[in-house]
Formats: sequence, C-alpha cells, structure tokens
Amino acid sequence: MSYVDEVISRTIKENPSEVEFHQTLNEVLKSIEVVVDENEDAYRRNAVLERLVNPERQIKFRVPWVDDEGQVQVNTGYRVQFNSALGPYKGGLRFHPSVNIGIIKFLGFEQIFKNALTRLPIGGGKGGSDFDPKGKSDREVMAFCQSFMTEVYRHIGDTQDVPAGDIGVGAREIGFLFGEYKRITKRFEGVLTGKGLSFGGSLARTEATGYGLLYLTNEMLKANGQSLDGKTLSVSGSGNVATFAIQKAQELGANVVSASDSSGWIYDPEGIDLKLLREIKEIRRGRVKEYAEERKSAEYHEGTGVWSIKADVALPCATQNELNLDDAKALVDNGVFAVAEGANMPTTLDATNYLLDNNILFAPAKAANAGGVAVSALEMSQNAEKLHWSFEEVDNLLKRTMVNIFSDLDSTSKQYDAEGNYVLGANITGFKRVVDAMNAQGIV
Ligand SMILES: NC(=O)C1=CN([C@@H]2O[C@H](COP(=O)(O)OP(=O)(O)OC[C@H]3O[C@@H](n4cnc5c(N)ncnc54)[C@H](O)[C@@H]3O)[C@@H](O)[C@H]2O)C=CC1
Ligand SMILES: O=C(O)CCC(=O)C(=O)O
Repeated sequence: MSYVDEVISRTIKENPSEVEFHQTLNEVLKSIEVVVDENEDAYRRNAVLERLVNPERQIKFRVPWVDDEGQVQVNTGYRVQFNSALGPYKGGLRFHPSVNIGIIKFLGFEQIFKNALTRLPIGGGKGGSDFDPKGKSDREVMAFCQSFMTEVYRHIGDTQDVPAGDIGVGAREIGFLFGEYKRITKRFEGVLTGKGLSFGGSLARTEATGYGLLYLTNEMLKANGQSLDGKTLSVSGSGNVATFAIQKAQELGANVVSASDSSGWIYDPEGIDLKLLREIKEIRRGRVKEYAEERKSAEYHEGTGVWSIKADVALPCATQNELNLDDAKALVDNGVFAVAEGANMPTTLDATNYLLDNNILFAPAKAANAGGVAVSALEMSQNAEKLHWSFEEVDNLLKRTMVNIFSDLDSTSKQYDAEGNYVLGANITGFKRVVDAMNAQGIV
C-alpha cells in the first residue's frame, strides 16, 4: 500500500464518523501523491503526512446560554487549530445546526492549503457550533456569542489564532464576539476579522470572497480563450459569498439567473435583481421564495435542482456537497463549460472527476474562494499597523492575489503533466508550501 493510502486508511479508522473530513483527505492526499512518491523516504521518516492530517490542537466545549423565555440552552462549540507552519491559525467560525467535529475538521484541513495559496502568513484553523442563528432574536444571538467567547478567548489572540465569519456568522456575530473578547481580556486587538469598519474592520472584506471568486474565474476563462462578458451564470446560495459573486459577475457583463437557500431556488432569466435579493436576505432575514413572489420574471422551485438551469458557467456558493454526480451530468448536458467553487467543497468527489473528465474548466474552492481569507490577512496587517487602507488599495491587492493564485495553479498543473487540472495544481502548490515550512521548523 502506498504511504498516502496507508495514512488515509489509518486516519479514517481512527476518526470513523468524520465523513466530510474523509472526503477532503481523499481529494487532497490523492492529488499530491506524485509529490509524496518523489520524497517518500524523507516524508515517512519525518511522519510528514501523519503530522499534516492530525490537528495541532482541537478544542470542544459547552456553550450554555439563556433564551428569550428564560430557558437555558446548551450547544457545543469547537475550535480546531490545524496547522501553524505558515502563521497564526486563521479561518472562520460556522454557526449551523449541522456542525460537528467532522465538518470543522474538513473545513480546517482545506483552510491550511487555501491559506498557503494566498502566500500570506496565515496557518489553518476553523471553528463553530451547532447553534442555529435562524429565527433567534438579536439578544439570543448576543447571549450565545458571549458564552462562546467566554471559553474560546483563552485559545485565541492576534498572533495566535484569528477567527472570522463563515455560514451563520456575519458582521452582527463578529461584533458580539469582539465585544466579549475585549471585555474579558482588556485587549483591543485584531483577534477577529470581518469586524465593523469603526472598530478595526477592513474595507472590502465583506465583498472579498465573492469578488475574489470572480477575479479568479475571469483569469481561468481568459487563460482558456473565454470571457464572462455576455455569459449566463447559475449561482447557488444567497448569503455573503453568493451576493458579492453576483454583484461582480454583473459588473463583468454576465447575466446571473439564479440564487438559492436551504428551502429552494429561484430562476430569473432577466437577471437577478440584487437590490431586491439583498433586501430580502439581509434586512428582512427572509427566504428566496419571497423574491419570486415580488418579481414577475422569476420562478421559485422548492428543494434542490438549481443545477438543471441552462447556463455557461456555474458558481456553487452555498454549502458542502450541494453539487453531486447527477448535477454534474446536468451541467454538462446543459452546456456549462466552467465551474468555480465559491462555497467550501460544494462538489462531491465523483462530480468533480466527472467534470474534469468532460473537460469542464474547474476552479476548486481552496483557490477560488481564497479571496475572503486573503483580505482577512490584510485586515490583520492593517490592525497591526493601526491604519486603514482605502477600498481601492485592498481590492487591488485582492485582485493581484487571485491572479497570482491562478497563475500558480496553472503552472503547477503544467509542471506535473496535468495541464488544466487546477485541483491538482491547487493541492500541490499549497502542500509544498506548508510542508517546506514544517520541515524547516523541525519535529513539532
Ligand atoms: N464568508 C466567507 O468569507 C467565506 C465563505 N466560504 C464558504 O462559502 C459558503 C457560503 O458561506 P457564506 O456565504 O459566508 O454564508 P452565509 O451564511 O452568508 O450564507 C450561506 C448561504 O447558503 C445557503 N445554504 C445553506 N445551506 C444550504 C443548503 N443546504 N442548500 C442550499 N443553500 C444553503 C443559506 O441559505 C445562505 O443563503 C460556505 O461553504 C462557506 O464555508 C468560503 C470562503 C470564505
Ligand atoms: O476570513 C477568514 O479568516 C476565514 C475565511 C474562511 O472561513 C474560509 O476561507 O473558508
């Protein structure tokens, strides 16, 4: 059995219920096998893969809070500090009822390589809770965030571990978490990113993941003789990533015809009216169904199925495993020629392989959505020097980062005789950077 296969099977055996973590382990480790084979003796002796797949630290804790009826509720909190070879642990917090240790570990493992791709000094981590902010009052969300921070503050800091948002954690939650950190520690520092602009947040962080996705997609299309101008785009999700992906795609001349949430999806052939969608999602905290009730050109469909739309480019921006093999077949049948992942691991492994086998341009999440964490790292820099940069400065650095990431994927895929396989390009580029740093730092 190869070293990679040994490590995959041992890790699965030791962590049997962590199915999403198994999925990313398979994707990443199988595509870097060629590099591992070249260095097998040294990697085995130094247990490089064993150290890579085992988090440096994982913290699980109780989060008790009081709801509006006076009832005590108890949720579970997690912070997985996966790898600090390149810098302080960095990665978001997810608040969603589906959260468990397997999901946080998959996200944390992906984050290691994503952060490496940005070339910025950030290690990989992730956290969250099975708390569901949906339907909770602001006071309940605050009570939860304060309780969460009461435990997690002792493990984080601006040079140790810097959490941020993810699903269910936006500006409101980051504000509550920051306030509690400051109260407990007496420190006003860049311990979280995605903060409000008046207390250390960076311009363009809110837009960064969605904008970055489009900058990278644009590069991928350009390198393959295509452009976004005049193309039809199907997008899933209607949260932070989807919103700013839609906005930038429209600015680049594309017609975006869909969005979704966990209840269903909308199809609007005249193009998504982003002002209406944002009003429903951000102000009313409503469902995408309301969009179709208010806009004549739109239809609403309950459940899944957003990938059955005829389009040129698809951008999954909702959640993991939202695009399966049947969806991938529908995309190919409907003429989609490019897929770029805004969400983390939205495409199942068999769907990814089907798309690659059918020569669909495919930008994997750890490259395509790295713009968010890249601007988070720029927020850390601004906090460290106690300065604010302009929107244009940050946006230009974001654009440059995404252009560089694509260039790295492209050249690595060519170097390993797999031109156009950006999954392999991303995994090998990220892996080499992390492992070089780990090796230089000794056995830690
Ligand atoms: N916010 C950020 O900066 C980054 C987010 N991501 C990833 O992007 C994805 C979306 O995150 P955000 O937009 O930040 O979260 P969000 O909480 O702002 O929005 C999530 C959206 O996905 C939808 N959704 C959730 N579960 C769904 C399901 N089962 N089916 C269909 N829709 C579903 C929700 O209704 C919501 O519209 C996640 O995979 C996240 O990990 C990745 C990089 C950075
Ligand atoms: O901005 C950050 O630190 C986190 C972003 C994130 O969670 C992600 O890239 O998945």
